[in-house]
Amino acid sequence: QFPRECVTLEGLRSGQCCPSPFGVANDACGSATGRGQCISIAADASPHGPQYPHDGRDDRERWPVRYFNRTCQCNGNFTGYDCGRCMHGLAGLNCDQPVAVVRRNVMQLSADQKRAFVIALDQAKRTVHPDIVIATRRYQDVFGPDGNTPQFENITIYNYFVWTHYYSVSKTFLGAGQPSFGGVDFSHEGPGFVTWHRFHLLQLERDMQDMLQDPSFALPYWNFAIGGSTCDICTDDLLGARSNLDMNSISTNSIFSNWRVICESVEDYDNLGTICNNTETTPIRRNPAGNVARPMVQRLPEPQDVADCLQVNTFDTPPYYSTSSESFRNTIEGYNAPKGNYDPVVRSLHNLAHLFLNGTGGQTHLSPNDPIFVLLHTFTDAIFDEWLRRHAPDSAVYPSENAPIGHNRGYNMVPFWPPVTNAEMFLTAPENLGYSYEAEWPAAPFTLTEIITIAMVAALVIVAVIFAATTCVVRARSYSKLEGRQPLLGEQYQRYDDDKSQSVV
Ligand SMILES: O=C(O)c1cc2cc(O)c(O)cc2[nH]1
Repeated sequence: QFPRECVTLEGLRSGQCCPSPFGVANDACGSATGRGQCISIAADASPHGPQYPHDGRDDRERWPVRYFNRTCQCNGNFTGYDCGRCMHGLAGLNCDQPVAVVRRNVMQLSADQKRAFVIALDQAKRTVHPDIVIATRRYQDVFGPDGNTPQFENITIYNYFVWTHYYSVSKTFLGAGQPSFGGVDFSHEGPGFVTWHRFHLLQLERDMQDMLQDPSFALPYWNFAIGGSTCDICTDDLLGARSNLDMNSISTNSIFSNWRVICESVEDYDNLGTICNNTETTPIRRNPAGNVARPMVQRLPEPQDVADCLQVNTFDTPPYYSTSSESFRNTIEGYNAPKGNYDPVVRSLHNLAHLFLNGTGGQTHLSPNDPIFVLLHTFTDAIFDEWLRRHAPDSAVYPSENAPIGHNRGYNMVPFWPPVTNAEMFLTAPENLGYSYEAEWPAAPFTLTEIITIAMVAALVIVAVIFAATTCVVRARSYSKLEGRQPLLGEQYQRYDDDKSQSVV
């Protein structure tokens, strides 16, 4: 959540996090070389929806100002917490060399590419994040028992990906002995679902690019809309087959059988007001299509579900929540039926894919511990990107107020650093965010305007054809009449000739 350089006593007390990319004095955000400058953070002050009634009690409100109120603003193609790196899809000393970052269907990768991806994920699980550390206490305790010991910890790159998701969905602690408040979620059940998860993936992709020293590294996707009850990516060359010994475990032939989850002790966090840390506990649990108590989640979404949800025109609808009907966001998230109608018993698309996994990947506070999460969400993001391409929405269709807390357009997404708003992720990826998808989508049906235009052109063509045909028939008839009279004329000419010959004589 915060750069290691910033969580010193001095950094925390100053509220400023503006390091130099070159570690030199008087160079906040690389200002000496024009990379960026240190500015005040604008935190969203618009009203949030009624779901959260505990204003003032949660560190995540008006993120990130409880911790820091000054950050780097980078110029041109520079980005990062100190303006020391290039925007996605760019490389080079001046960040002016384009690099293609293409997310592909994981099933269509070569055997070598699959192996490289699995090894890269495993490396990310074991590599300490080079820049970022996590708070292990809420802000009121973050200076430690003596008031001088900041409570932050190292975390690995992949575990940081898991931790950010956990932190965004965790309950609001209201005090010892009081039940924590669970009606809050900074990354689900609101318009920010698509933008938050988009940035979440971008951050992992960037961290892995840096780890691999390969700016073209791209996360692949899992097309989960294949219907049926088979997890096609659950094989040992990809995300791990089912164990022969335990229905709920991953085969020991898969590297992922060695992975241990973090953030499992939710009761402790909620009752004691602690925060998940990098401590790994039990193996990943997964039993695809195995939830016998809920037959509706034993099948994956159908291909037609994707086609249907892409046709839902409105991005989101009041109350911008998991009860919103005719909302593209609530449909791709999976609280609506694929055609967009809200039904409380329905689970479709993204939610259905999670629940299908039936284990670690089906519980919001734990789900990214199962690496299938990455591929499930890249596909969800690919659908979001296709929707943006087809509908070309104005930024104003994203609600600026009254969305659930964390989900307004101008809100800085929790707990990312440097601050990034939902609005910044509400743009087509290839043109604005430096990556693209290699994917085929069902053809877009015609819009009403297109249907009217086509009908008018077709009507004009039919009229023209009828006119031409009628003209031809009329002309043909008059020719045939003329032809019918030919002998008479012939006779006339004959007679005239005859007359002439007679007169000469
Ligand atoms: O019950 C649901 O609809 C559900 C479960 C689940 C797990 C998860 O990690 C998500 O991100 C969403 C989600 N929805």
